[in-house]
Amino acid sequence: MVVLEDEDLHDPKGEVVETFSYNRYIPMGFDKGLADQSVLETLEQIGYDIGADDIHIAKVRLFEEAVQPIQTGATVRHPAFEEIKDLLVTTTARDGMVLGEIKSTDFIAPSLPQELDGLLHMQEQGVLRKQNGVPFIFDIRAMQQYPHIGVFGGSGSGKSFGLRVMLEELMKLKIPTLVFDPHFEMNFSAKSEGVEDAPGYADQYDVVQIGRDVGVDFSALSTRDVERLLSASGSLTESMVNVIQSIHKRRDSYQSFSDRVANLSEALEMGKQKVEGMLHDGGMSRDEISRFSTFKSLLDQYGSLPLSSIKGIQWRANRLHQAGLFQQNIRAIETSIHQGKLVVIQGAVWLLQVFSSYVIGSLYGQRRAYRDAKLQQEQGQFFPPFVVVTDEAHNFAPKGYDAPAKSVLKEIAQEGRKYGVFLIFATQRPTLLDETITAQLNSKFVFRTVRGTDIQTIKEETDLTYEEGKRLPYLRSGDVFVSSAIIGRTMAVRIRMAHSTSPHTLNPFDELQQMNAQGDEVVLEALYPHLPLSEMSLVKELTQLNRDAAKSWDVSTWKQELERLCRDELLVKQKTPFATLYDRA
Ligand SMILES: Nc1ncnc2c1ncn2[C@@H]1O[C@H](COP(=O)(O)OP(=O)(O)OP(=O)(O)O)[C@@H](O)[C@H]1O
Repeated sequence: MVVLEDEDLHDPKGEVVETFSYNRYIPMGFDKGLADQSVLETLEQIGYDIGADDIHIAKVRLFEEAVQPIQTGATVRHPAFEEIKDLLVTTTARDGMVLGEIKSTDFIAPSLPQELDGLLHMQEQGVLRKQNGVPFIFDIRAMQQYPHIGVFGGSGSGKSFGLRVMLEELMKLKIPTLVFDPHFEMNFSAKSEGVEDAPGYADQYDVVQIGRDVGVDFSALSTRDVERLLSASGSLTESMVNVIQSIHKRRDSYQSFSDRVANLSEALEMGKQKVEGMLHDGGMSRDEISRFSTFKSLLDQYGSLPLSSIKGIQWRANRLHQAGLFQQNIRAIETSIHQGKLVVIQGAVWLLQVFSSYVIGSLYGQRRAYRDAKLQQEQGQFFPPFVVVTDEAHNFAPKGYDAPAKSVLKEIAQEGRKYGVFLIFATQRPTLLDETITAQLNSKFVFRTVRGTDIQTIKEETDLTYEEGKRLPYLRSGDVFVSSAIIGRTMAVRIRMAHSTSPHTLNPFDELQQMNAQGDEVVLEALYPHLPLSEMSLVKELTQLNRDAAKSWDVSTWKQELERLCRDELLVKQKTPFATLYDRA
C-alpha cells in the first residue's frame, strides 16, 4: 500500500496490483505488461538511466478515484497505520474473527496500536513467528447485511486449516455453530506446537456421531421428509415416491412404517388369492389369523402398488436403520446450540447428507418460528441464531441435481439473514456448487486453486482482478484472497497459526514408524528376561515369549525377528563354537 504525496488530491492512497522489474543484464521485451516504450522514454526524460539502473515499476490502483491526474514526480511512500486504518481494520479483536495477517503490511508494524498487536502467531515455511503486520479481523457482525461465507481452494491449499481457524474464532465469540465434518478432522482437543499459551476450547464444543449420539426421530417426519431421507439412501423412482406417499402415515414410528412395508411386500408375494384362501380355510392360530387379516387389509388398500418399488423402499429404509439413524434424536445438538457451543456432527458423507437435511431443517424451523412469533408480538420458545458450517459443500448443495439438504440450504442462503442463520460453505469445487447459493456467499475466501474451470467460476463470482486470478494456482498453503462485500475490495491475507490441531494430522508415514517402534518395544520387553538367548532355547521359551509379546509366532518367525532386531541394532548376535546367542545391544 502506498501514499502518493499530492496535496491537491489530499495525498491519495492505493495498492500495488502489478509489478515489473527491468534489469539491464536481462533485456526483456517492453512490448508487454506495464512498461512500454513510451513509459521508458518518459523515465529516461525524468533522469533514469535505463541502461544502467535496476528499474522496478508498480501499477497502483487507487482506493478512491482521483478527480484529476496525479502530479508527475510525486513522492511515493508507505502509509502509517492511522492513514489507512479504515481500509484495513473495521472491527475490534474482541468483536470480530481474528483470522490472520494482511499480507505485505509489515512496514506498518511500528505504527500499529497496541490493541492490534500480539494477537496471533504465524507459521511460514514451517517457522513459527509472532505477528508483525496488521491483523485481518473479519467483521462477523456485518454478516447481518452481507451474509454467508464461501471458502474455496484445492487439496492442500490450507482450506481445512483456514476453516479450523474460523471455527476457533466462532468458539471464541460463543456463536452457536453446527459443523458437518465428513473427514472426521474437526476436533480441537490437541494444542498446536509452539502456541501452548493459546486459549483452549475444550468446553466450547461437542462432537457427536450420527447413529451413536444423535439421529432422526422418525415419528416427527412428514411424508415429504421421509421421501427425502429415503432418496438419500438410494435414488427413488417415481413409483417408489408413490409408494411412500401412499403408505406413510403421520406419526408413524420407524417400526410401524417398516412393518407395514414388510407386510405389504410379503402379502403381495403371496398374492390375494392365497391370502384369502388361508383366511377361509380356518384352523389357524390367533396370531396367524391376525397376520393374514393384516395382509388382506393391506392388499385391499395398496394391492395395486408394484412389488419391486415396495422392495426398493424396504431396502432403502433398512439401510438407514442399519446405520443407526433412527435410534436417537437431536436433543443433544439442540442443547449445545442453546449453550452457545459449536457442535461437530460426524458421519459418512451419504449419512451426513440425509441427517443435515433433517437437523438443519429442524433448527432453522425453530429459529424462524421464534422470530416470526416475536414479530407478531407473540410469546415463542427462544431459539438462538446460529451458523452452519460444512466442508465438501458441493455434496450438500450440488449444482444441477437434487440432494436431501439442498432445498433448506438454498432457503437459508436466500432468507437466513432475516432470521440470523448463516452459512460457511467450503469446497474444492466451486463449479459444482449450486449457483443460487454461490451467488449469495457475500464473502469469499479463495485459497490456491489450480483447475481452470474453478478459477473461471471464482473470477465470475468475486471481484478478483485479472492479475489476482493469474496468481491463484501459485498461492502458498495458507495464503488466501478475501473478496468480501463487507470490505468492498479484495485483500491478500495469510491465515494465522491455528491454536488447535486435529489428531488426524499425524503424517501416515510417521504413524507407521511409531507403530513399528511400539511393536519393537513389546517384543524386546518379552525377550529381555530370556537374554542371552540361544537358538536352541527358543523352542523351550516359545510359549512364554508368545504370551508376553501377545503373538502367536512359530520358531522360525521368532528367529527372523531376532535377526531383524540385530540388523536394526536393537540386539547383538554372538557366535560361539557351540551356539548362536542373541543378547542386549
Ligand atoms: N495458515 C497456515 N499456516 C501454517 N500452515 C498451514 C496453513 N494453512 C495450511 N497449512 C499447512 O498446509 C497443510 C495443508 O493444509 P490443509 O490440510 O488445510 O489443506 P486443504 O486445502 O484442506 O486440503 P484438503 O482439502 O485435501 O484437506 C496443513 O497440514 C498445514 O500444515
